[in-house]
Amino acid sequence: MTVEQSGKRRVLIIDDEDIIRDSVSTYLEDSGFTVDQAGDGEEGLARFDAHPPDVVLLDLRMPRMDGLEVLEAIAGQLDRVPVIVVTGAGVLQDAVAALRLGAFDYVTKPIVDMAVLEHAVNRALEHTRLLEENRRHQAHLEDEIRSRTQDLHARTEELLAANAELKKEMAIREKTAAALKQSEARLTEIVSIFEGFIYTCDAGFRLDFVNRKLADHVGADVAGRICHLALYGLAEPCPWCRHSDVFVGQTAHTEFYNEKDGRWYDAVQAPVFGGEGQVRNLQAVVLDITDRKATEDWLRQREAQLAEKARRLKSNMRTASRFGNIIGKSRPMQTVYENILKAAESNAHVIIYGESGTGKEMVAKTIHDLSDRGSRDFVTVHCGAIPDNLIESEFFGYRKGAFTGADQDKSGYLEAADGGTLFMDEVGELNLSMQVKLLRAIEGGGYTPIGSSSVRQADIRIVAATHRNLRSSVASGRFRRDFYYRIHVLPIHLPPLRSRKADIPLLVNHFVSDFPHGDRLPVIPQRIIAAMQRYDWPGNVRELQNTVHRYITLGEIDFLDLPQTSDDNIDEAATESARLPSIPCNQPLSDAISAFEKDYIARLLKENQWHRSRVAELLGIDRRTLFRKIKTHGL
Ligand SMILES: Nc1ncnc2c1ncn2[C@@H]1O[C@H](COP(=O)(O)OP(=O)(O)OP(=O)(O)O)[C@@H](O)[C@H]1O
Repeated sequence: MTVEQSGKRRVLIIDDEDIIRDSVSTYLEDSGFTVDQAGDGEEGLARFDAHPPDVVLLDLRMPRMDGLEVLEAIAGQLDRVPVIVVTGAGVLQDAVAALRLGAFDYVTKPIVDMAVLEHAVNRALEHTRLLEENRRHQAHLEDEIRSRTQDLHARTEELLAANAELKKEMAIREKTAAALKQSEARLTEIVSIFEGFIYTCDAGFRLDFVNRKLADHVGADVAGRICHLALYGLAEPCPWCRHSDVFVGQTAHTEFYNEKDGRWYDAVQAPVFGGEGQVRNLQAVVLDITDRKATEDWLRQREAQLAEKARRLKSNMRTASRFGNIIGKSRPMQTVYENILKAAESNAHVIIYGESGTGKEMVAKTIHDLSDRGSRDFVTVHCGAIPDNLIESEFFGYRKGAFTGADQDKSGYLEAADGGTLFMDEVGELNLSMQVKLLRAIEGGGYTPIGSSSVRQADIRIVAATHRNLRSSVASGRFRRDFYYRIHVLPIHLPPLRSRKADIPLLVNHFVSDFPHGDRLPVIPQRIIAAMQRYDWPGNVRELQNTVHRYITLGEIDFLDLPQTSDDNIDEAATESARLPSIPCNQPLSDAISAFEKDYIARLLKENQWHRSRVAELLGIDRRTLFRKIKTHGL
């Protein structure tokens, strides 16, 4: 069993005299101590380190290393291991030096009474115990103080933070209270000057609040009374009231007529929620809309009158023999007029079918003029005359630098026709890829000018025209089905002139009077008109118009079956010029060439029954170029 385990106190005796060591040892062991011995200072230090004692008995005078040197060596541990020096009675100054170095006590040799020594040892041990206890208490106290100080700091910080929070909250509350007061004041002011009625009532229809205007209107303070009775003089809830909807949390909007005062009202009834989300009250804001109703009625009537007037005006354009500038009284033309009126009243896309020269562009322009878009632009595109490589830039426009030669921005047909009408003549000639792009543009997908990265929108109405049977073009894959259905909303068919020959005299008169003339209106002999009615007019009205103008200016006509009579003002020269184009000899070469070209193309068209592909082939030019020339020369 070790000393620590036995609980015995260990005493280290350092003395060079064996006899003293042994006698003290024996005594102390008998008194219950464990004793260690060392014969000099050096051995003493070694044993001190090997078996740390509880108390040291130290002789001062020893060989090699004396007691004072030992004291100096263990000076740092003297508060835990007390040292009692044993010294001769004659050298008390040694004892004083030892006490200065930190020895706890001293006893003098010879040790006469071992009990004195034991007493000194016990006192030293007690002193160390007390010191130790003191140290422990102090450490405990310091710990306690440290932890309480920390607590205190934490609490103080918490308090400071809470205080700051409280201050903030108080500031917000003060601000909110001020704002609330202000908005309450404003609300009260609004409610007091509000021109409508405001009231609230509970689930049992009992009025809780009525504004001044309403109290004035009913002539009494009706708060606390049943609303339908007090406000509308009804025994049952008002038929328009949405009380039950409001009390399940819904807001209701109603217009109603109040028989009691003969006025129209607009009411908004909404729930007022209580603290727990339940509907506490119904609040109603009721506005007198009698004047507004009257204005609406007046506007409706006015609109109907205006629409009627517009209808009449449009129909007035139509007489038995014409519709605006469109001449014709035949049955097929009457149908055309009906369709023009329908198309003008709608915003749907239109397709006009008819042979060349039947008046498709005229009809398109008339539809545009009579439609709501009439004040905006009517943009004509001759689809057959635009080369494929230019078609996209013509329709969509381009940005400066988009390609060589694009030295400035240019808008396309779509931009020009935005808000107006895009007349697509010869739509059957449009290539498939352009059909896709146009379809996207008119269906709201927009279009992108060449060289631009932004998509543009255009509000466009398409009025298309064609001499082709588009349905067969769809069947043969030359025309897209989706694009066809998009534009084939309102189809209008223009009859060829040969199927309405009764209109020829009217048309001839129209073209004669329309042609610049002096005081005397040229007269076309009856036999010529009769001959004209026998002819088939493959170039339709355009051909007739050209023929009439040619007759008036040149006195020539090229119907082979025309009998010659005396009322005829065709002269010999004119007969000659029927074979050769009559070109005045006082003009520049370019004009003369242009006149020749016009005449030559007109003749070929006539001879080939206006079959333009055949004429283009005969002329050795492509169809697009021929289309362009026909347009340029107004053929
Ligand atoms: N019913 C008509 N009344 C008066 N003039 C007409 C009539 N129909 C056509 N015209 C005249 O005939 C000419 C050709 O008309 P328009 O250009 O409208 O025909 P189109 O069918 O569009 O021809 P194209 O298919 O070759 O483009 C125009 O000068 C036009 O004024």
